[in-house]
Amino acid sequence: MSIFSRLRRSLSSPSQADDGAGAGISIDYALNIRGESPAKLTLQRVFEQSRQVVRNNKDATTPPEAPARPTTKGRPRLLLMGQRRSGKSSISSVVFHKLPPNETLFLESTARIQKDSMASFMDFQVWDFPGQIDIFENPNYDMDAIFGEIGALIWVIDAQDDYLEAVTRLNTTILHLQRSYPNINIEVFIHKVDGLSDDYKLDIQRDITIRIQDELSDHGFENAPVTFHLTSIYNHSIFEAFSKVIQKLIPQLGTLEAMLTNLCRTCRFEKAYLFDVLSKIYIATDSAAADMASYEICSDYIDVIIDITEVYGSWPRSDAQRRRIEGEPWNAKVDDQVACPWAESCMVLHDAGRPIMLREVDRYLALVAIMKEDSYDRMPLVNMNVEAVVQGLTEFFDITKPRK
Ligand SMILES: Nc1nc2c(ncn2[C@@H]2O[C@H](COP(=O)(O)OP(=O)(O)OP(=O)(O)O)[C@@H](O)[C@H]2O)c(=O)[nH]1
Repeated sequence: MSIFSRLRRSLSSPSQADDGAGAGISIDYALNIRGESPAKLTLQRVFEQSRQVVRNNKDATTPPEAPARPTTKGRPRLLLMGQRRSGKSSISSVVFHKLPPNETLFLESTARIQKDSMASFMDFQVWDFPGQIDIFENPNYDMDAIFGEIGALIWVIDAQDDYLEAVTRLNTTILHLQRSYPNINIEVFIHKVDGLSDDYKLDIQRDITIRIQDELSDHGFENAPVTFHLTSIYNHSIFEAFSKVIQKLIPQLGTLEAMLTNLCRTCRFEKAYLFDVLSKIYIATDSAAADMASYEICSDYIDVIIDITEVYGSWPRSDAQRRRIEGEPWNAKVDDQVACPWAESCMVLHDAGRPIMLREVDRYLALVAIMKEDSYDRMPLVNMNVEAVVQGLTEFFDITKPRK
């Protein structure tokens, strides 16, 4: 059963948790990734080294209350905080539960912390905090339990409302965290920017950035890990922002990017994305400049494939069909004729004549690439390279998965 047929089931029942261009280059590339390749050995070595460094730092220099880096163990946690009605639950519902954006109008206010476990390529958790509670004011909250395994704190600010109070609370939060949990990434979502002019969006972003940086430097924190994103649930910006947040939590992201960059060069792809299919967050892309349009089309393509799979289900071939495909002139087993035994799809875009291809990697991940105009003629070569990269990606996630 393909990932896409399993997907709708997992979406409808989110778990709640308590706690070069030539053939020669292509073939070399494929051979390098298969077997006990130097690439695999290097990745293993580099990964073990960095784990060792993290362990040593923790033992020797890190103060006791500082958390382990999220990449070392446990499930990274994304904490959604901000003022009431700023859009936290809407973000979580749209990105992780596929709620249509206009249905967020009917969401009720969150009364207690909502914890969602995401069975995804790296099993992270999303905690949605009620806007009205200030955890630093309330002694009942166990800070270590909240921030101990954290991946990132996402602070949502409603850009269509008066944001001064939100910025003041955010400043207080950052100062608390800088003192006790300095490793936590703070991601500020300047949210609901749909309907605002480009100039106005940038003005708001500049104003909020200055207010936060001024406050931080007044307290002696010059290099706090604070990043700003302009977001809205009514377009792809929220997925793009989450992609950036998640990418910071992936160990050895550079290796993944290098694999995709190599694939693009070898197969002459314009752009390649590795998607988490459930959320449509991209967890890595090649080194070419990212543009929203290519992300949007790849992400919409995933939706198309999901919808088609939903309507038609999986595609069991009858014996007669199988015999016909495997007979003359091919004389090969059908499994050897297709690059992938699960979902596989390729579509040619009419406007630019550029095919898009999609290939499953495992239960959660799919590789989606935009090809150049002439690349459709070389599909066998492309398939072979994609297969090699998929195998490399599988090994990557096997090596880097969290261990106790
Ligand atoms: N225009 C616009 N409205 C949004 C966006 N995101 C959320 N909203 C709306 O904002 C309102 C509040 O959203 P919620 O997700 O309930 O806000 P919350 O932060 O979870 O609120 P509390 O649970 O009270 O803390 C809803 O009516 C949403 O439809 C956005 O990107 N653009």
